[in-house]
Amino acid sequence: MDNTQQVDWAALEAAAAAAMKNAYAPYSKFPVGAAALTGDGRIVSGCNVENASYGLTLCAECVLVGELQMTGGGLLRAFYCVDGEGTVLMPCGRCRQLLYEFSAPGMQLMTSRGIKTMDQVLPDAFGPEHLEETR
Ligand SMILES: O=c1ccn([C@H]2C[C@H](O)[C@@H](CO)O2)c(=O)[nH]1
Ligand SMILES: [Zn+2]
Repeated sequence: MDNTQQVDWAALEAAAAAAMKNAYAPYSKFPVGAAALTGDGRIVSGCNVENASYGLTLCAECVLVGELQMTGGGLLRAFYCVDGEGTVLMPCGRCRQLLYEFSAPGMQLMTSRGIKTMDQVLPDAFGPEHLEETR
């Protein structure tokens, strides 16, 4: 799958901002919303969901991947994440790995320094190809 088709970044930004409104972040008070475009043109999104046992917090990207899988699966072509002020937010390291699993080749991410690719934000990633058995 290539990734040369135009991405509607404004639509992704709006979906991420809408998702952020659903955040449950009473501990950090740092709401996050993430949205991504799938290979078949769906937009999936997620918000962070915190827990009194802080380490159990789900990043917005975790919830997004859940929606991806629950609404037909597939791979992600473009990703946009915002904080409570609507500012572009980079996925944390754990979430880069999480997203890598479901990234179409050449997946694009909006960053504060412009559009980057998955390869740029997670070089030499560990993936399913490194496991002995394929799924
Ligand atoms: O990529 C990230 C980084 C942080 N958070 C959330 C987790 C926590 O609820 C809050 C502060 O770290 O931001 C995300 O949702 N995604
Ligand atoms: Zn994260």
